[in-house]
Amino acid sequence: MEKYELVKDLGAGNFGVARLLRHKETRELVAMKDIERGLKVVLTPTHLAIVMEYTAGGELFERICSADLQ
Ligand SMILES: Nc1ncnc2c1ncn2[C@@H]1O[C@H](COP(=O)(O)OP(=O)(O)OP(=O)(O)O)[C@@H](O)[C@H]1O
Repeated sequence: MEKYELVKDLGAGNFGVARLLRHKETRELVAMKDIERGLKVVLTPTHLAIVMEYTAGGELFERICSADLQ
């Protein structure tokens, strides 16, 4: 984290906040999300996993498309 400097806050979502940061050496701009770990985040040696509510019923995109055709 010390490699980056804050440029500005981008916004907040359901899981955390997004910020615009600049790499201090390369000057590259990146977006970084801070996600509160709480009880719903599991860290493995290779992955960060988020536990969330299961929503049955298929893909939202398919529901929007089939509603469009009716
Ligand atoms: N890579 C990005 N580049 C630019 N702006 C971003 C980026 N990621 C997030 N943002 C901004 O930050 C806001 C919050 O993003 P975040 O991904 O946390 O939540 P979301 O996508 O809006 O909602 P949700 O939490 O439901 O996924 C977004 O609405 C967007 O304005």
